[in-house]
Amino acid sequence: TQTTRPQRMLAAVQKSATRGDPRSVVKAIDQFCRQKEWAMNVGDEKGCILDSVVTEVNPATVLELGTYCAYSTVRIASLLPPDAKLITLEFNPHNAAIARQVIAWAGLGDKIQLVEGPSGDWIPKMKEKFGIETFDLVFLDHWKDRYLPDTKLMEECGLLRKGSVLLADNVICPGTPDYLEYIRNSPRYKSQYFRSHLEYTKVEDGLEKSVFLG
Ligand SMILES: CCCNc1ncnc2c1ncn2[C@@H]1O[C@H](/C=C/CNC(=O)c2cc(-c3ccc(F)cc3)cc(O)c2O)[C@@H](O)[C@H]1O
Ligand SMILES: [Mg+2]
Repeated sequence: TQTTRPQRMLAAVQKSATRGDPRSVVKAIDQFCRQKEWAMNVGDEKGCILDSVVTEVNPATVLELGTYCAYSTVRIASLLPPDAKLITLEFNPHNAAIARQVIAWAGLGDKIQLVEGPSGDWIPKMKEKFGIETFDLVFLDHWKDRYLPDTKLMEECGLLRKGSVLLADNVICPGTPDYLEYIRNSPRYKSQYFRSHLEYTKVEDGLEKSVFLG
């Protein structure tokens, strides 16, 4: 029977990456996507920008919206301080199942909590279910028309504090026009665009980094 792309990506990780070595997992996925099949991971070029923001913020709490196959999940978690926690939301059960195995292969199970379900249901439950007061860093990489509603929901739920950083993938391609318009014109955020390329291509894309001002 036919395998899925996430299944083939996991097979590439299990074939080429070293168990317990997160950066080798990242490298194996990038190699698979460059040499075999394109996939919608943030990728190695935008991944370097992601790395620099994670290192700068040095977050104790991270929320990722849209796990997919956990490429960015593993990339972020590999840079976190010892007691930091990353919660990643994924509502497609098949993708979640693959992502769990990628996270396990990287040996990051104690830093990463993958929660299965839609962001809209889980964002309001972060405090009661996970004891999270606020997030130091949020990585938005799920359906592009959900960036804005989920950002407003995080504001309403008090999950952002003065200095919290939102980092949004794909603000050019596929694009998140309503989110960009809101975040760049809101007096409550200080935004910065990091120009790059769509993963594994020469097409323009970029990350928008926005600091919540409280
Ligand atoms: C209820 C929907 C909103 N809430 C959600 N809550 C939890 N998980 C959610 C989710 N939305 C989507 N997801 C999951 O995130 C993932 C979706 C990511 C969407 N990403 C893209 O569409 C995307 C697409 C491209 C892309 C760019 C150019 C192109 F020609 C084709 C594709 C590039 C990217 O970097 C992308 O991130 C899936 O695993 C999905 O199941
Ligand atoms: Mg993306």
